[in-house]
Amino acid sequence: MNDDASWWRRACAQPQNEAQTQAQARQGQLTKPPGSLGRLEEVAIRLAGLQGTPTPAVDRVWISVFAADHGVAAEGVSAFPQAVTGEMLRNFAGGGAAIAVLARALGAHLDVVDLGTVNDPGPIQGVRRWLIAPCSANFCERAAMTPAQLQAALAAGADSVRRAREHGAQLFVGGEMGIANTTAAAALACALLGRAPAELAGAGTGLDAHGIAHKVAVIERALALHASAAGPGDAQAVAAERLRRLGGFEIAALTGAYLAAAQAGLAVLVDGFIASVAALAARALNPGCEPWLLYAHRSQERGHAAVLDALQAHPLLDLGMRLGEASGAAVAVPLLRLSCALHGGMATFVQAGVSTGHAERA
Ligand SMILES: Cc1cc2ncn([C@H]3O[C@H](COP(=O)(O)O)[C@@H](O)[C@H]3O)c2cc1C
Ligand SMILES: O=C(O)c1cccnc1
Repeated sequence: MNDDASWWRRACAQPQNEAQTQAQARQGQLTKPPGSLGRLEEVAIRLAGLQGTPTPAVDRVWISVFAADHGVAAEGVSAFPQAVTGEMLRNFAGGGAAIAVLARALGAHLDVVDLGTVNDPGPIQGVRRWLIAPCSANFCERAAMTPAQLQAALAAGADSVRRAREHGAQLFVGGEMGIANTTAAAALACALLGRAPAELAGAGTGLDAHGIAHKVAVIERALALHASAAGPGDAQAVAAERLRRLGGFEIAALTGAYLAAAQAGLAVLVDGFIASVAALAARALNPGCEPWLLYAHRSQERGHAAVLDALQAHPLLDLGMRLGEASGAAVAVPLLRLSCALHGGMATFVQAGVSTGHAERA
């Protein structure tokens, strides 16, 4: 599967309009003023189209967390040492990481994928090894990935989606772990959106104003180095080249996962800043994936609001979170479940013998 190098260009599935229309009609018949459940109505209707059923559900949730190290960490752009990426792998598998706790609380399947870390902890039970290299290259000096590494990272994401589907997942959630990846995500978003680094670079794990100014300067250098090297080809090829030069293994794996999910017709819930930049890349690589991406939350990372605006995304939550790992998406899963429970479980006006409003009679 996905042997050819441009599998990600293949057509995405189409949401089922009929199921969505039926769900919309059902919402109008439930015992409440029309629209009174706000965004919860919208979510259930949207999921109906994506799952091809008038009564959607998100009981089976699959969470893939992709971990990888970044060469640009050498520029001193994170408040934490690079060793943390490898150390966190054990914490994911051991159940102590935030996403491990959340996955347990949700009864979700947690899939941890090690794409390569400098501080390699070796094989760990519960961590799948899809080793590409210990680290991406420092994109202030050269492209972050070779073409083969980009392919391997995209394929890692597609492979997780294949497993999610075998598992019968109704929702795919992607997360990331990689020290310095807010720098990579900001650089990639700048290149894709034509924005200035000062607009999109933020504190990440906790840089102060001086640290953020340095991070901005690092991204400016990287953008200058890669500006004239967009590569040949159409808009999709240019976007893929930007991802290769400025992304990282876990960002590309998320991009590959979103595209494979959209091709397979599996709904996706997008997490925070880094995941949203991967979604931006996915949409640039194959715009047909857009209907399959739902947005969970607005992270506190400085650039997230601008990236969400560019995606025309209206995330469900704004809790001041800034962790990544898929944590913001996991926190939004109960809302999706409740919206489906209301949609499927509420009585209609006819069933409950409740009078409809004047608007319905007119
Ligand atoms: C202990 C720890 C756990 C984390 N889990 C996610 N991140 C988050 O922080 C990192 C990005 O921030 P920056 O670009 O500033 O390095 C990523 O690994 C992201 O997933 C973590 C960071 C730390 C320190
Ligand atoms: O929003 C995120 O995904 C995020 C923000 C800061 C650090 N790590 C992740």
